[in-house]
Amino acid sequence: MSAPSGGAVLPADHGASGAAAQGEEPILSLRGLQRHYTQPVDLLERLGSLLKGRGKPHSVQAVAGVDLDVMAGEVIGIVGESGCGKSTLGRMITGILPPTSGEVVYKGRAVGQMAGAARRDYELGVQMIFQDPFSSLNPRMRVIDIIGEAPVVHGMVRRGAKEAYVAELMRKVGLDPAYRFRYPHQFSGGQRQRIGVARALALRPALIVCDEAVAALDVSIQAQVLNLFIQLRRELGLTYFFISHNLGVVSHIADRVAIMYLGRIVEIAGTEAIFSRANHPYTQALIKELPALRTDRRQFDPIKGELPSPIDPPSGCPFHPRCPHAMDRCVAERPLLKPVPRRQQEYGLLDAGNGPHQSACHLNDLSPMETR
Ligand SMILES: Nc1ncnc2c1ncn2[C@@H]1O[C@H](COP(=O)(O)OP(=O)(O)OP(=O)(O)O)[C@@H](O)[C@H]1O
Repeated sequence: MSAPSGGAVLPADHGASGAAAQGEEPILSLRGLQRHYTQPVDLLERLGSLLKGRGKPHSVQAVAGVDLDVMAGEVIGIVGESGCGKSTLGRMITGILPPTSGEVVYKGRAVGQMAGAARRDYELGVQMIFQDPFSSLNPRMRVIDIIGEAPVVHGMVRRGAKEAYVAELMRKVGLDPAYRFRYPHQFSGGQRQRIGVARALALRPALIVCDEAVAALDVSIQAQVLNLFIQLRRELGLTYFFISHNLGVVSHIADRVAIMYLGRIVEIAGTEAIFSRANHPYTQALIKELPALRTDRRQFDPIKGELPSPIDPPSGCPFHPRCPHAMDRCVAERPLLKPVPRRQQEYGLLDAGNGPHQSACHLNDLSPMETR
């Protein structure tokens, strides 16, 4: 795994929540979630298509149908190549972006139908931490206001108690409260990301969407910030929706991993199962690409080709043009996300407690004699 070097990362507390096993209600459910963007055609295309009578705007299927339950206290990792729809999914969860269709359900209630106290509980309860700790912080605001103003405005903290509240949060995320009157540019990248974490925590969230939250940091700082996330999860019982293109980073923190490809989840399982028994050829290729697992550099076998355009996705299985095992059926029919056959879970029901191991691959329908 591509463990961020330069600092030991605490081991992931895989399955620590155990919530899935206890049969509790999910804190978050995504139901058939889709988001399409309309992209205007450019001038050249429009001129060319005038002759052909076409020229309609492109529809980009950024998220093409995601169903997922996230249990309270769970860390779910969302992994996939750039452009597969991870950020769009994260932004729909936080309500920044409305879905084209489908529903985000928070604590059992559909977000689209929420009003009053329920809406407020959702808006405060689901926070986001962004990739770029510099551009996500207002450069003209002091840290005390970046962290402390929103809780005052929302009536969670009295104005007179703001300074002490901010100081406590700064300590919690490993920042010296003496720096509370400084501006973001006076901090390093890792410190700025800690300010972003404190700002999110200030609203006492239950769920935090971390969108590439360590990707912009130096590798050694990545490890420190990952450790902070792990520690805060233990202390506060937080639920994380942890988005990253880096399976190695996710392995350190996630209880479960969902692999996304062209707007859909193609495999989901407990983190240990993803690494030891990856089922989908795309997941297998992602794992092979992890630097720490490549003992012999000559064996490096990058995934062939590029992510196809979500404007015109391939027929059938969206991974078929790049898949070394593609069959005729893969070109014609999109495989559904289904439980991985028991014969492939060789060691019995190892995934109990982390939800079932599911994969969207036609190879799973082949008889044992026919399998790859
Ligand atoms: N506002 C937008 N208008 C049109 N297309 C968009 C818009 N935002 C995203 N897209 C497209 O939607 C698809 C999914 O983008 P998204 O940013 O969600 O993917 P991602 O996996 O998070 O990628 P990255 O890690 O590069 O951000 C991409 O093809 C992207 O070009």
